[in-house]
Amino acid sequence: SLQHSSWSNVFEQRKDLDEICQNLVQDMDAYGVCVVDNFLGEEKGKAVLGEVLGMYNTKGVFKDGQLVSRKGSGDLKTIRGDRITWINGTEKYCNNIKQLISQVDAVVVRANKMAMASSGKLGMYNIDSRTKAMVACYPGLGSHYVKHVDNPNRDGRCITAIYYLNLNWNVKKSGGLLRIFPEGWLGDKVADIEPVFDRLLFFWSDRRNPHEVQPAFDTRYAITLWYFDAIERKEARQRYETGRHS
Ligand SMILES: Cn1c(O)c(C(=O)NCC(=O)O)c(=O)c2ccccc21
Ligand SMILES: [Mn+2]
Repeated sequence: SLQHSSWSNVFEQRKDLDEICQNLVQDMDAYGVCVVDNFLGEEKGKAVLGEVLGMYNTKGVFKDGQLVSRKGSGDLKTIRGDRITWINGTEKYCNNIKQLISQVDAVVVRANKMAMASSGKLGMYNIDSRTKAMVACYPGLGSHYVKHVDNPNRDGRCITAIYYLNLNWNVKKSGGLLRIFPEGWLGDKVADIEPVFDRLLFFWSDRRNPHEVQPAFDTRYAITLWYFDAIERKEARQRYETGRHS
C-alpha cells in the first residue's frame, strides 16, 4: 500500500542511515548517550503517536500505573505512576510502531557492525536480540520514575533506546524531563533530555547511566527497546537456570 512504500524511503527523506549510525558510534564512545532528533519525520512520527493513543484508549491494554507517593505540599498523596504495555509490533493497529521498531533495529545493528570495524566501545558488544517494545505513559499529576539503573546486574541488556512521542512538549510547563547522571562525567554534570516528539535517545543500560524521570504534569508517552549483548545475555540465562541469581 502507499503507506508501506513511503516507509522504505524514510531515511532518504530524513538523514541517511549511515550518518545516524556514525553519530551513534561516536556519541556512545564519547558520552555513552546519543540523541537523534527528527528520527522518522512528522508524518511517520504522528502515525506512531496515533497508534499509541489508540492503544492507550483501548481498555485493558495498558496496565494500571504503580501507586507512588508524591510529596505534595506537606501531605503524602498517592498517585498512579507510569502505565506500560509490552508489544512486539505484530499486534493489530501497530503497523507504524512495527516500522519504527525495525528502523531502530536497523540503526543499532548497523552501528554495532561499524563499531566492531572501528573498535569503538559499541564494538565490544555483539548485539543479536532485544526485548519487546515497552510503550509507557506517565499520566501527569506529578507521576515520575525514581533514579535507577536499567541493568545493574548484567542481565544482558547493553543499550537502551527510547523514542519520545510528545508533541509541543514544554518541560517548563509539563516537567517530565529525563535526567541522566553519567558516571565518569567530571563534576556533577548531568544530561537533561526533553521527551520531545520524534526524538530517539540511546544510552548504555548499565551502571554508567543512572537516570530519573522527573514529575510530569501532562500525559507523557515513550516507546523503549532494550538491546541484548549475546554473551552477557547467555551468561545471565545460565546463572538464572542454575539458580545462582542474586
Ligand atoms: C516506565 N518506565 C520508564 O519510563 C523507564 C525510564 O527509565 N524511562 C525514561 C524516560 O521515559 O525518559 C524505565 O526504565 C522503566 C523500567 C521498567 C518499567 C517501566 C519503566
Ligand atoms: Mn530506565
